Order: sequence, then structure tokens, then C-alpha cells
Amino acid sequence: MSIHIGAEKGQIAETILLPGDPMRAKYIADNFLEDVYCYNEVRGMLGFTGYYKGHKVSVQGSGMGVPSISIYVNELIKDYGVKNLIRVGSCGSFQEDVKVRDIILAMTSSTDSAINKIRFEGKDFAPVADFELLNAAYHNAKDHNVTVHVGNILTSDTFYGDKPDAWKQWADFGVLAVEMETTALYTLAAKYNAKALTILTVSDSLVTGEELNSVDRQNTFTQMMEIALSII
Ligand SMILES: O=P(O)(O)O[C@H]1O[C@H](CO)[C@@H](O)[C@H]1O
Ligand SMILES: O=c1cc[nH]c(=O)[nH]1
Repeated sequence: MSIHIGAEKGQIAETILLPGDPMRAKYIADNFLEDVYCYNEVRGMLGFTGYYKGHKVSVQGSGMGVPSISIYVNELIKDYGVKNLIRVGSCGSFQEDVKVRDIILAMTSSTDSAINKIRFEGKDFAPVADFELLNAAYHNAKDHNVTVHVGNILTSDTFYGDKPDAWKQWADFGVLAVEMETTALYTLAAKYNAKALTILTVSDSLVTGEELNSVDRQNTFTQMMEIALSII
């Protein structure tokens, strides 16, 4: 066991899907995996291991925000030997042509989090996706006629910010959408020589105000899950 994950060594696969929502982890396990067992209930942050088309894969809720996912990614890599980490999350679109339910592959992530300023003592680190995972996910999406966007996203420390128009500057610089974890995931993957990719489904649009409800965010992002599972 590690501090936040109740699994024994060997119970977590080398490849793992990381939804923020633990109930999305359960949805993936229930609907996509075979021979599933639940290896973690610590803090209600559910984790499961099973098989997808014969390949062993795990799925672990990672919580909301940089500190939460950082805890899980550290322990998954250092204590359980995880090598491939694929975040499957929701995001808010900054661009008119990035519509609700479209898929985004995060090539890199900008951030308003101070975590890397602190880590690199004021210098700027550029977090990037693993190219092989990104390339495979892109071609899988294209092969299945999924509307997919590839580019820069924003990892934000705030869901409810104080300045309602602050997102527009990121939008002007081509940032596609906002979520809350990828900078940490890509940075820790780089630190520990693991591979990481963030796949996002657009759950809402800051441009139009359209948004999906919480049940849809938990249960309906099947295209994203299929892309993630297809590249394992
Ligand atoms: O749907 P998940 O994976 O949780 O991702 C997004 O949703 C949460 C906010 O509602 C944040 O964690 C954000 O990154
Ligand atoms: O972090 C997030 C996730 C989904 N939608 C948003 O607007 N922000």
C-alpha cells in the first residue's frame, strides 16, 4: 500500500487511465473492462484493474486539481511502477470551433498554477505529451471520424475565478480549452521517465455558455474512453 492507494504491488497495470471523477473510473471499469477488481477505495478515490481486449489496464480517479493528481501520479509511478498514464477528463472550450463533445488531445499545457515556478525556481518548464501516445490517439480518432483538436490547453488552479473574462487572453493566444491537471501530469511523467497523454471531452463552452450536466460528464464520454483504450 502507498499512503493514498490501497493496492498491493502487482495489482495496478503498467498502463492506467486517469479520470478526475472516481465515478467515471467506475463507469469505465463497468462498461469497458473484463475480469475487473477494485483495488482502491481510500478516500473514495476508486481504482480498478481489468482487461481490455486481453490487455491488462487500470483506471484510477485522480481528483480535481494539480495537488490531487500529483499525489496519485507520484504514487502510481514510484510505488506501483506505472509507465503509461492517460488522463481522460472534461474541459471548457475557449474557441468557437471547439464544440461541446469534441475531443481535444493536449500537445502541451499552459498554466496559471505556481507549481512549476516553485519547482524550477522561477524558470519556465514546457510540459509536453508523449509523442507516440499523441500520434496513436490522433490517428485512432481520425480513423473513427471523431472531431479531434490537437494543441495547447490551460491547466488552471481555479474553476470559479474572480475575473470572468481572464480566459480570453489565453483564447487569443490559441489555447483550446481549460482543465485543471495536465501540467502536473506531464511534468511528473517527464521527471520519472514515464509516458503521458491527456485526452479531453469538451463538457462546456466559455464562448457559447452551453454545458453538459454532471451525469453526462460521468457517463457519456465514450469516444474519449475508446480512443484511450485503443492506444494501450
Ligand atoms: O472531468 P475531470 O477529469 O475531473 O476534469 C475537469 O473537471 C474538473 C472540474 O469540474 C477538473 O478536475 C477538471 O480538470
Ligand atoms: O476545469 C474545467 C473543466 C470543465 N470545464 C471548465 O470550464 N473547467
